[in-house]
Amino acid sequence: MAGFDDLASERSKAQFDVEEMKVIWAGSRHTLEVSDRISRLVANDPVFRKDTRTMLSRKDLFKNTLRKAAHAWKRIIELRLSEEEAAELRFYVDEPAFMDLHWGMFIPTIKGQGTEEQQQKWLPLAYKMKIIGCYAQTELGHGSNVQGLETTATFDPQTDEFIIHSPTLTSSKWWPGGLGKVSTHAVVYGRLIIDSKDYGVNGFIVQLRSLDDHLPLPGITIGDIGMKFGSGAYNTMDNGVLRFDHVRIPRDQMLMRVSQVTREGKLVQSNVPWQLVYGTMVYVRQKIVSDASCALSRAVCIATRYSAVRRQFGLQSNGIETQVIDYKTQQSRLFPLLASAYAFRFVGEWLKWLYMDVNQRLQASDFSTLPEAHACTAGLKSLTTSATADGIEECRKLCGGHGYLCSSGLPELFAVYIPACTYEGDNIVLLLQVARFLIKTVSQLGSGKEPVGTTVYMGRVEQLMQCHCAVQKAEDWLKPSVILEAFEARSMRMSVASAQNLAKFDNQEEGFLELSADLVQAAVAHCQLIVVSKFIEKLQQDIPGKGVKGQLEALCNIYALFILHKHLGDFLSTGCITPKQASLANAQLRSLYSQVRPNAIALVDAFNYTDHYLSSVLGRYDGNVYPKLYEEAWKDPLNDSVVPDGYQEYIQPILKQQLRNARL
Ligand SMILES: CCCCCCCC/C=C\CCCCC/C=C/C(=O)SCCNC(=O)CCNC(=O)[C@H](O)C(C)(C)COP(=O)(O)OP(=O)(O)OC[C@H]1O[C@@H](n2cnc3c(N)ncnc32)[C@H](O)[C@@H]1OP(=O)(O)O
Ligand SMILES: Cc1cc2nc3c(=O)[nH]c(=O)nc-3n(C[C@H](O)[C@H](O)[C@H](O)COP(=O)(O)OP(=O)(O)OC[C@H]3O[C@@H](n4cnc5c(N)ncnc54)[C@H](O)[C@@H]3O)c2cc1C
Repeated sequence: MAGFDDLASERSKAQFDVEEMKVIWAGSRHTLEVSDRISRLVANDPVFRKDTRTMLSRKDLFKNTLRKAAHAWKRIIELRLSEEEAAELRFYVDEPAFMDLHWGMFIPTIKGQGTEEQQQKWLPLAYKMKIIGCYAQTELGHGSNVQGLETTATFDPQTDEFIIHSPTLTSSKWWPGGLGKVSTHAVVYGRLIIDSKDYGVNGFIVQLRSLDDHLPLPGITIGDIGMKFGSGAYNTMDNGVLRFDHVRIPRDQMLMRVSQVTREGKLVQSNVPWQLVYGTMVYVRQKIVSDASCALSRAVCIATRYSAVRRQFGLQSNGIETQVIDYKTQQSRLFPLLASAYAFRFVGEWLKWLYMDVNQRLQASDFSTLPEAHACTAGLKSLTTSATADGIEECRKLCGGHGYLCSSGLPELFAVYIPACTYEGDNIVLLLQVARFLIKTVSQLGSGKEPVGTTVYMGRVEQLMQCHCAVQKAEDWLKPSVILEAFEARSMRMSVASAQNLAKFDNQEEGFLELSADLVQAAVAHCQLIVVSKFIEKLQQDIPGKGVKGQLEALCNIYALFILHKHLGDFLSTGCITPKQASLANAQLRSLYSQVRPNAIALVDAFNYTDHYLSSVLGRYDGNVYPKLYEEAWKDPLNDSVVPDGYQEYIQPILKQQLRNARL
């Protein structure tokens, strides 16, 4: 039968060791073992079923999410899961919920911005879930501009308390996940006011609801902000609104790692940079980059499997039609996304390392790498989430009409994923941060301050401003040194051009605003260079398993040449490559697609996703698409009755011409 045979035959064609590729994708044998075991545990538990999600009303959907969250917590306790296993379990439950914010932002904020004493007091309560917390930063009037927040935290020396207040409508907290209906506590960001002086934004732990009856505490107005994009999707989350009317909290509930307020009302600064108040965002942005590879690979797995099952046109000699995956247009849209999923996986792995390294340095009071960590997390978060959101939508189109059905899994994935381009920093705002960092780095060239980390290539400014690409034949594009030089030269030249244009302005801030669209492009070029170079670095490691390294090399080249093709204007206008070299790159890309084609199914099998996690009829492991699509359709509540509700009221009068007669 179509599907079963197609995917089995595809699997038999694979030219590499899929089990070893699974290890590479997971990061280690240990991680593979944990994710494999936990994903199956979730898949086999009926409470974690996902198939009715899009049919439920908001209230039922939300209650169902609460039920799953409680069950997940119960299983975590019963099975004595480690922190790593518990995080995997929440991941595979695959339903945005208050738990994400409690574990993903509230706890990390206390760890990163609380003193030892504060950590000792609050963390045990949070770890045992005796309190549930969220991250309340964004307000109705300000999200991107954190320094523009209006909530105030005024120190009252009489009582040794802060008074938390929302002075305006626009100062209402607006968006925090988990806030609307569940959280008992929040880290609230507000302006620290002492003796009428404004000391800028800081974090404060505030209790919101009673631990006895869950009612809001006096002075607190709280609720959900309403339905969001898509059915099901992110509506499992209670994004909330919150207003304070002179709510008092003890002084020791200001997070005091960065600065402290003494009993006398004096502000004392620590030796740590004030930007640590933004630290949780760096942590979460880093997580979001890893998560991008999961979301994109999930969509790509569905589209690839379905492309091998789906046949259209072109009767072959055996009388069957062509698998759509064999069309070159399908390959040129699908395989770059497959390559991007792998590229984002490896850059995410590297970013995790960078984040851990920065953290260790911070503990030892070495703050030197913080600006680079901020630029990398901001830039890569922006690059990977934008590409993933676009990629999921492309996968939907790659699946033709059936991709538009909820049972394909793609509409819900898209609806859940797209806010990633906005939350944790709007992607354009974040790229402008990267641009500032690049302009600063360029302006310091020649000053004796050597660029470090991901900007080290800028130290070779003279060479990169003049070099000529050495490609003469298509295969030359397979050399990592050639690719790297083209990407470095493009990024260098775009940053230098932006810096030179900026220098023409008397007022730098005005110039930055005027040139911001170009600056964003320079930032994108730098971030794409990071992704390409980290993929190349990955290939320099020992990679065991028959044929695994060869497949990864092909994917790395596809990613790089696809980006080159997509941004050809940049490469040509900066003189990094010639039109002839561009056409050779295109020819090489076509040849790489042919190389990947027989391995495509095995390359998505290597993600090791269960059918439960994919939740897609089109992406089923067994390829049994058509019978299951047919079966799924009959489950729709509209099909509960043969004649629909409303027939007698609305359809019958039309058919019987009662309405027309009434008008005549
Ligand atoms: C929760 C789940 C965790 C797990 C995740 C798993 C995967 C995800 C899946 C699902 C979960 C989804 C959960 C979504 C939850 C969403 C939460 C949120 O959205 S929280 C709110 C986030 N808000 C923002 O991101 C706001 C963006 N704005 C800013 O960050 C800042 O306002 C700014 C744009 C950076 C501007 O800052 P500022 O006004 O201070 O001015 P600048 O002059 O630009 O900066 C001053 C200097 O500070 C440096 N800087 C800025 N930011 C940082 C930083 N974070 N770290 C270090 N340094 C920083 C900047 O470079 C300037 O330096 P100098 O030039 O002066 O040297
Ligand atoms: C699903 C979801 C979950 C969220 N969860 C949380 C949470 O748990 N806690 C929390 O505190 N917040 C949360 N947020 C809020 C989120 O962090 C903000 O929405 C985000 O930071 C963007 O800010 P904004 O909404 O103010 O966008 P705006 O800044 O108003 O953006 C609007 C437009 O203006 C542009 N723009 C803004 N500034 C500039 C500039 N300087 N230069 C050029 N263009 C600019 C942007 O690019 C965008 O196109 C969540 C948001 C969503 C959607």
